[in-house]
Amino acid sequence: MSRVEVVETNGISKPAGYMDQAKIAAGVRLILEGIGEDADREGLRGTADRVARMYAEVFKGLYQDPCDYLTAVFDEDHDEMVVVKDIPFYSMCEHHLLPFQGKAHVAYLPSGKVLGLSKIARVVEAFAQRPQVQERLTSQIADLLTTELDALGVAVVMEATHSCMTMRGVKKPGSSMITSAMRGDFKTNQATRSEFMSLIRSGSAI
Ligand SMILES: Nc1nc2c(ncn2[C@@H]2O[C@H](COP(=O)(O)OP(=O)(O)OP(=O)(O)O)[C@@H](O)[C@H]2O)c(=O)[nH]1
Ligand SMILES: [Zn+2]
Repeated sequence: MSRVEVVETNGISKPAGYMDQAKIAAGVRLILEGIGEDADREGLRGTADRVARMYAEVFKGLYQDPCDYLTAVFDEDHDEMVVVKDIPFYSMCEHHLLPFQGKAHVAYLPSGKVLGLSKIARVVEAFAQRPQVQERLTSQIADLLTTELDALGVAVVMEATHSCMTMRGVKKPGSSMITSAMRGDFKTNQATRSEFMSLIRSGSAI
């Protein structure tokens, strides 16, 4: 992944920081007209621009390079599992542009390097704030941490509810999706994987 200037997302390269809010606003106007609304009536007058600002916010991960958050890496002898669980995240389903939201649980087995705690949550956020499917989101986090930390193993489990399944379509409120991505020891060693799963299932230890 590029660290400067050009961000590549799902095979598309764009200059960093580029977001055409005028185009988004024009699109929102068309949607309002398409549903038979008057985009210029008082209540909707600012909506196109407001939605454009909102999309710039919820998709800002398209212009973030998650590698930039992996600068706070410290040399440490600690070689046992590090788990960060219950990281809340919001993302947007790329099929319907509706939110899906839930919690991410991330673990890694350090090999001499540990990462600043908050940076794991920042990586989750940078990948989440893009048009996504949950499986790819889960893998992207696991693959980046595996590569950048030289970790002996990385595990990511994400559980989320998808608005496209709850508020429309099949309409199944209460349903959730769980995805996992296991790399290194977490994939090959059943005991490591079980330890991680029991840690994320357990209640608070403090
Ligand atoms: N695997 C996966 N599927 C997703 C995700 N988000 C949404 N989907 C699914 O993407 C599919 C898109 O299917 P389509 O048949 O093209 O869309 P649709 O006609 O709106 O389908 P329904 O949702 O069944 O009404 C749906 O089954 C969604 O549930 C995701 O993160 N992962
Ligand atoms: Zn969807």
